[in-house]
Amino acid sequence: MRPAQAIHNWQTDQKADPNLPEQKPQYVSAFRALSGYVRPHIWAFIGVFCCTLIAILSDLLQPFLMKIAIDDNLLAGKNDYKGLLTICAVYLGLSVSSLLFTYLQSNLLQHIGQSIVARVRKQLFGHIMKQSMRYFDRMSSGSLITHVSSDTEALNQFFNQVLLSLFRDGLTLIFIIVMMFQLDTTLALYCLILLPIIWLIAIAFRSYMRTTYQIARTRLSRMVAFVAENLSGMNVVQVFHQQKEQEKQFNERNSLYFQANIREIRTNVVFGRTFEILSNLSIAFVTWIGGNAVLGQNLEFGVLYAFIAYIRQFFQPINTITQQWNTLQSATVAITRIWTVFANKPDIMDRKLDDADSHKFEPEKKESQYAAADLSDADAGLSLEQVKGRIDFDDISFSYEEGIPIIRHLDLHIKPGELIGVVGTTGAGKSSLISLLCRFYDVKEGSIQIDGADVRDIPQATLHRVVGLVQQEPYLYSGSIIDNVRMFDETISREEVIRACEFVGADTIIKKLRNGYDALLSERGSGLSAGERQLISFARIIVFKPKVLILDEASANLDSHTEQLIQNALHIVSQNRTTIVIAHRLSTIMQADRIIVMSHGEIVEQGNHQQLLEHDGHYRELYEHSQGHVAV
Ligand SMILES: Nc1ncnc2c1ncn2[C@@H]1O[C@H](COP(=O)(O)OP(=O)(O)OP(=O)(O)O)[C@@H](O)[C@H]1O
Repeated sequence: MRPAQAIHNWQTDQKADPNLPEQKPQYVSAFRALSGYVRPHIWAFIGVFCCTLIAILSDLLQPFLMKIAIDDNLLAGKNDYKGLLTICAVYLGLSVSSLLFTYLQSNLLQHIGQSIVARVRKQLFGHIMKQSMRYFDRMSSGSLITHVSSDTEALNQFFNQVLLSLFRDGLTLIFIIVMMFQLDTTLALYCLILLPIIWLIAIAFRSYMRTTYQIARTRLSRMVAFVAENLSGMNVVQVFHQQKEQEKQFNERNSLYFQANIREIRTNVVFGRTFEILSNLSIAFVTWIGGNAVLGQNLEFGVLYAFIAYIRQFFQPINTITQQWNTLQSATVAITRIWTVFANKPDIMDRKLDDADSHKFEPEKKESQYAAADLSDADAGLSLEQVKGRIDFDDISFSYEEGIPIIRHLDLHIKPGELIGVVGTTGAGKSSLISLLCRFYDVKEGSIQIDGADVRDIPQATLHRVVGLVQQEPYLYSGSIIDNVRMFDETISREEVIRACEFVGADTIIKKLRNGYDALLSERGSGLSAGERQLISFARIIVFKPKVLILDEASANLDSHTEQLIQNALHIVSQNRTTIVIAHRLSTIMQADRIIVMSHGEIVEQGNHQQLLEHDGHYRELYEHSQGHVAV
C-alpha cells in the first residue's frame, strides 16, 4: 500500500468513527496509516526477520547443547574429550553468531525506523507550513512542536522497541515452547499451567500501566506547551514582572509531571519484580517436579538442566513484551496525533486544487498538491511582470468566528501606484483587512481583486510575489543580515542586498554591527530594535520588488532618528508601487494620496489629510489626539 493510500484509509477510518475521543489510541487506523511507510523497506524488514531468527536460534540452542554435553557426554561415562571440545566450540560459535546477528538486526531496524521517522517529520513540517492562519489561531505552537519532535520520536520507538520486541520476543517464546515439548512433554505441560496466571497478571498491570502512562504524557505536553507559550511571550512576562507567577505555574506542572513519572516508574518496577518472583517460583516448581523425575530415573539430568535454562529465558520475553505496552501506547497516540495533523486540509488552497481534490489530503503528493507551479499565472488572469497594482475590495464581509462580524460590506478601490493610509481605533479591523488581501484568510462575502483577478484565483506563490508585507513586528530568522534580506535565496547576490540596504538607509545601522552584513541575528532578530527590523524588511521589499506593498507600521515609540529613517525608506519603497500603510502615527501618512478611516469594520471617512481635517470627524479627533502625543 502506498503512503497516500494508507493515509486515505486512516482518514476513512476516522470518518467511520467520528465519536472516538481525541488522543485515544486507534490501533487499526494508526497501523494502516503506517503500513504505507513500511512498504519501501520491505526487503530490509525481511533482513531483520532473518537476522532475528538466526540470533534467537543461536541463543536457544545453547541450553540444548549443554543437555547433550551432560547426558551424552559427561554422564554417559564415555570420556569423549574430543566430543566435549566440539560442543564447547559450537557453543562459542553460537554465542558469536547471536552477538553478530543481534547487532545486524538492531542496526538494520534502527536504520529503517529513523528513515521512516525522518520522512514523516519532513512531510509533517511541510504540511504544517502549508496550513492557513486559521489553523495557527487554533493550535498552540507547543503542541505543534510536540508533534514534530516527540511524536515522531515515539514513532521511532515503535520500530526499535515495539516491533523488535514483537519480532524477537514473540519468536523466542514460540521457540522456547517448541524446545520444551521437544525435551519432555509432561514437564512442558506443567509449565504451560503457568501461562494463564502470567496472562492474568499482565492484563491487570496493562490497564494500570496505560493509565499511568497517559497521565504522564498529558502532563508532559502541558508542561511543554507552557514553556513554549512563555518563551514566545517573554517580553510580556518581564514587563509585567510575571516571572515569579509563571515560575509558580511551571513548578506546579513540573511537579505534576514528576509525580506521574514516579508513579509510572513504580508501576514498571512492581510489574518487573512480580515477574521475577513468578519466574523463581516456576524454577522451584520445575526443579521439584523434574528433580523427582530425575531421582526416579524417569528424566535425564541434562533435560532438567536445559528445562531450567529455558524457564529462565521464558519470562524475559513476556516481561519485555508487556513492558512494551507503554511504548505501543505512546506510538499509537503519536501516530493518531500526527495523522490528525495530516488529515487537516488547509482551508486556504489554490483554487484549482481546491475544487478538484477537496475531499482528501495525501502527504506525499503535497508538492504537486500545493505547488503554484501547477497553476500558471495566466490561469488567474494575472501576469507577474505586467501587474499594475490596482486593488478592489468589492463589498467584502469577514469574521473570524461565526456570528462576530469583523468587516462589514466594505468597498475600497485603490488605483495603481496610490499610497493609502489606513487609520482607526484599536480593533477597527485594519490588520484583518490586509490579512484578507494577503489571503491569510478568505472573505465570507464579496471579493478582493488585484488587477481584476480574484485573490482566490491567484496561485499563492504568485500572490505573495505581488503583495509584499512589512509587519508591525517584522520576523527575522536566525541567520546573517544578508540572508534575512534575501530570505535565503542564493540567486540574489550579496551586492544586490547591500544596494537595497543602502537604498532604504539601513546601511549605516548595519555597518555599526559587529561583522556588518554578516552579523548573525539571534532568534527573531532580537538584537535589533523594532525600527531597525522594519528597515531590514524594507530592504527585502526592494530586493523582491512586489507591485503592492503593505506596511503595518511599528506601533512602538521609535526615536526620532529611526522614525525619520523609516519615513525616508517608506518614501523610497512606495515609488511606483501601490502602497497601503496601517498607521499608528499620523505623521507617517499625512502625505498619503488617500487616508481611510476605519471603525468597527467599516470605512467611515476617506480623503486626503487636508480634506479629512476639514471634515471635522473621526480623523480630526485622531489628529488632535496625536497632537497631544497620544498614539492612535
Ligand atoms: N486571529 C483572530 N482570531 C479571532 N479574532 C481576531 C483575530 N485577529 C483579530 N481578531 C479580532 O478582530 C478584530 C479586529 O482586529 P484587527 O487586528 O484587524 O484590528 P486593528 O484595527 O488592526 O487593531 P490594532 O490597531 O490594535 O492592530 C478585533 O476585535 C480582534 O479581537
